[in-house]
Amino acid sequence: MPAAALSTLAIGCLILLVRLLTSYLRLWNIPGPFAAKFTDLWRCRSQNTPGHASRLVTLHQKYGKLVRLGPNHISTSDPASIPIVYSTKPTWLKGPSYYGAIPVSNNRAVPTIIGMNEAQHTAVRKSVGRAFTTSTLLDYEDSIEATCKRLIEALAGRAEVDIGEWLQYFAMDMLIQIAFSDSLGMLAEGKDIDGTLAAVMARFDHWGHWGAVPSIDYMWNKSRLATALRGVSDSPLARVALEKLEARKKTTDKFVYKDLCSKFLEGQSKYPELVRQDEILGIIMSTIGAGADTTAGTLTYTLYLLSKHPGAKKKLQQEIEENLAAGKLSLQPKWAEVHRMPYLDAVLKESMRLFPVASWGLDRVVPPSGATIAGVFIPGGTIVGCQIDAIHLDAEVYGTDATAFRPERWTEASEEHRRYMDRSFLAFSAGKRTCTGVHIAWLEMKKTLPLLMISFDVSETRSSSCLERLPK
Ligand code: HEM
Repeated sequence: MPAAALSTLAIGCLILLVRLLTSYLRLWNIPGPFAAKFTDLWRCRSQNTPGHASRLVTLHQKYGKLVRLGPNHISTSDPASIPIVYSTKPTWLKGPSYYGAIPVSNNRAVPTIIGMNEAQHTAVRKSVGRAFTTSTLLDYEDSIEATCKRLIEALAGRAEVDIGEWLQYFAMDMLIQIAFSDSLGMLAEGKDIDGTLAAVMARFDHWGHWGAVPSIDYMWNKSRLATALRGVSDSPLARVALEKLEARKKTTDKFVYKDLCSKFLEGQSKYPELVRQDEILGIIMSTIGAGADTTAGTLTYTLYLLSKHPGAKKKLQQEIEENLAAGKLSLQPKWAEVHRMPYLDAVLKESMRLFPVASWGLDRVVPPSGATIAGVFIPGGTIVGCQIDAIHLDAEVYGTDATAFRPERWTEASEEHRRYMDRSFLAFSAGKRTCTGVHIAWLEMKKTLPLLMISFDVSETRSSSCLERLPK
């Protein structure tokens, strides 16, 4: 080999070595898997191998409250770090892993709420945020009840069903109903329509698979070259949403409907300088995408846990029956009746504590001045995520039996301790970018779970293995 080539190779190796060393030294004091100190590929591989969430819990058990998951990436299991990482003064920016949540449609990135930067997000909140407040919540009650009725009709007379699948159809129909006062017809057909549900679920999977390596995600999946070569087409959800949105825009009473579309269009017309007309589609799509799978998954886990814990199921049944007998609960439960049922609340919270749907870390970027997390100074620019599963199993917060499904921990705790548990509860995230649809999610779940218990005998007919997700 000529000397020039040899020296180029040597210089290349030296640069690589220096880069690896500086990257290692930056967070040298944070323990973690050896490979993760040098490359994000360790995290990528873990996220693509079953058991990622419980693997992270085990790492926290081994290394402590801070674990290094990448050259510039840290996971914390310290509940005290929640108000720091999801601080609102200043708001810590979302980490690069959110790029995985941005879909590409018609060769361009769709402006989803979850992937927006802070300035865009503030504008969207100001113009369309009213659609998600507690004061407008009851506007969606009719939509939810109409979909609940279709669910009960669809399940009636069936001895055994795959409830996880039906709840996916239910949640998707419900979101379309809440968004457009119209149904997609999945419950009526008993199947996914035009691959809409599959596409929404594939987006979540994509985020999980590629979140650790956003640059590779861009080059491989989302760059102009990649989309041109692969011929990425418009998403089925975009087609449905666009069709319904355009139809609504043409009506004279477009602001009158009690749905998200009406409220979004009204907000946009009030603040046209903040949100453009064409951004409304992305906002609607991301709301439907963020709200369907999450609600369906949580309800499914809850039914699963109840069927595995007959004591808790009986207690919930008792609460429902007592309220029915006292005339405090209707056969089609109303929000005013269910939102103060303590055991129902505890069952759903306990289920989300053990099975939080977004368990791959909600990353934020440490501001330039740096921050102290779990007693250690972390330099500015580091990516930090609170590890939800590990925090939800913290013995100091949730007790030494934290791995057990015990809804009573929420009802028996002192007021002060319950607040501590609430502050450490991250199923909906925290801070400014907390789940936008949190109130709608509670409304849906608290109306649906008692309705299912009233209408059917819910029990497991085949053994399943969700509980294997929990660490020993
Ligand atoms: C049990 C049900 C649900 C759970 C557990 C859940 C959880 C979450 C989580 C963890 C996030 C990420 C927050 C972050 O990035 O820090 C999120 C974001 C979001 N969720 Fe939910 N969600 C649920 C239901 C819903 C529903 C029903 C809707 C809509 C009606 C919705 C709309 C959204 C939106 C728009 C975002 C993006 C927020 C932002 O980036 O500012 N979610 N949700």
